[in-house]
Parts: sequence; C-alpha cells; structure tokens
Amino acid sequence: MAHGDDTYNLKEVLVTFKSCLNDKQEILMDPYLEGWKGLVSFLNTMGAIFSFVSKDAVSKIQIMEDFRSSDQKDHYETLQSMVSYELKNGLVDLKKTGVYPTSGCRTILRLHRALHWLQLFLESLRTSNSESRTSLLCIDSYNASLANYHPWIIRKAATMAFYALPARETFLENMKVGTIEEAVAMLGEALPSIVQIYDITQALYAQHNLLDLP
Ligand SMILES: CCCCCCCC/C=C\CCCCCCCC(=O)N[C@@H](COP(=O)(O)O)[C@H](O)/C=C/CCCCCCCCCCCCC
Repeated sequence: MAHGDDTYNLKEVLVTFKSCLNDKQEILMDPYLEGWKGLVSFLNTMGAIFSFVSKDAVSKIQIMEDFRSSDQKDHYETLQSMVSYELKNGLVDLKKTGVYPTSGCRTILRLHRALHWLQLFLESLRTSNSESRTSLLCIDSYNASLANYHPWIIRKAATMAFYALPARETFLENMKVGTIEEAVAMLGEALPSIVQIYDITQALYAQHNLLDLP
C-alpha cells in the first residue's frame, strides 16, 4: 500500500498488525509499518481536515522505511534489534535533541504513543452503542493518551478535527468490512494483537529507559 494511497482494506490492515510478531515475540518492522500505512490510507478518506495528522504519520513511516532500505537495514528488522543497535552505537539523543533528531527509537516512540490512542479508540468504538458520538469517543481516547505529549496548539487542532468525524454507524460502514455488526466483531478480533504489540513495545522501551525520548 503506497503512501497517500486512498484505497484501503481495514480487515487486511488489522490482520497485518497480527502478523507483526515473530516466534520470539519480537515486533517485525515491515508489517508494523505496513499496518500504519493502511491506517493512514483510511485516515485520508476522512477528509482534508486530517491531512496534518496524516502528513506527520507518513513522515515518520518514511524515516523508518529509509532505515529499512539503508545499508543498516538488517539492524532494523525488528523493534528489538533496532533498540539494541541504536543504543550500542550511541545513535539516540537520550536527553535533548542533538545529533540524531530522527533516530529509529524516537520515531517509533511517537508511533507507539499513537498506537495507544488507537487501542483506546477502537475499544471504545467496539463497546459503545448507536447513541455514542464518534467524535467524543475519539476525544476521550486522545485525551487519555497522545494528548499528554502534544503542545496546546496540536491538541486544539486535533480536537477540532475530531468533531468532523462521521457518526458511529457511518464510521463503521466506512470501514468497509461488511455490516455494522461485522465491523464491531472485526475490531474485537484485531484488538488483542494491537494490545500485544503495544505492551511488548512499552516493556522494551521501559527496560531501556526510552519512554521520554526528546
Ligand atoms: C478500524 C478503525 C480505524 C481507525 C483509523 C484510525 C486511523 C488513524 C491513522 C493514523 C493515525 C495517526 C497517527 C499520528 C501519529 C502522531 C505522532 C505524533 O504524536 N506526532 C507529534 C510529535 O512528533 P514530533 O514533533 O515529536 O516529531 C507531532 O507533533 C504531531 C503532529 C500531528 C498531530 C497528531 C494528532 C494525532 C491525533 C491522532 C488521531 C487521528 C484521528 C483519526 C480519526 C479516525
């Protein structure tokens, strides 16, 4: 799926997240980035109001894809190998932004925080009812996660954009995975892998004191 490609199949995207773990419970970079690219394609259908979000996600995906096509690509095969390689070689700005403003570790940390938002949002979408407002579900999930890392101006812009989200039933229909009930069931199937990826990444970053990278 290319950047900015507006064709998407959310079922495939969420299945891609399922394929992120290898048998050593390491997170494979390529399907992780593929999953994000699919989400961005879906986001692009939500209107130009989200283009500032989409651009930021695309630029972070691109940074990681550049690592994956560089001479050092093997070190970026999993999140675990990336952390070990970058730390061993002093390639991460640990305290303040300096020589490595776009290290793999800090770039993945931004996507990882966004994955927490996604997890909360999908869970609330799944368990809400037809009366619930998607915009409010999204605002609540955002405030409980990503917003804590964003300055006032981004929080304001994000909140305004969330009000443009369609009603819950339209949103679920836009997912194009069948009926509303089927879309809800698909969220239930996809969430455990997203939670697992989030938890493994969180533990990896906590173990190496990387959760506050500038
Ligand atoms: C099955 C249902 C599907 C739900 C579909 C969700 C689609 C979401 C697609 C992409 C999510 C966007 C991920 C955004 C990554 C943001 C990373 C970040 O925090 N970046 C900030 C910090 O970066 P640095 O400056 O330190 O490099 C950056 O400042 C942020 C800029 C843009 C604003 C980010 C707002 C994030 C809101 C995320 C919610 C998206 C709303 C989607 C609504 C469906």
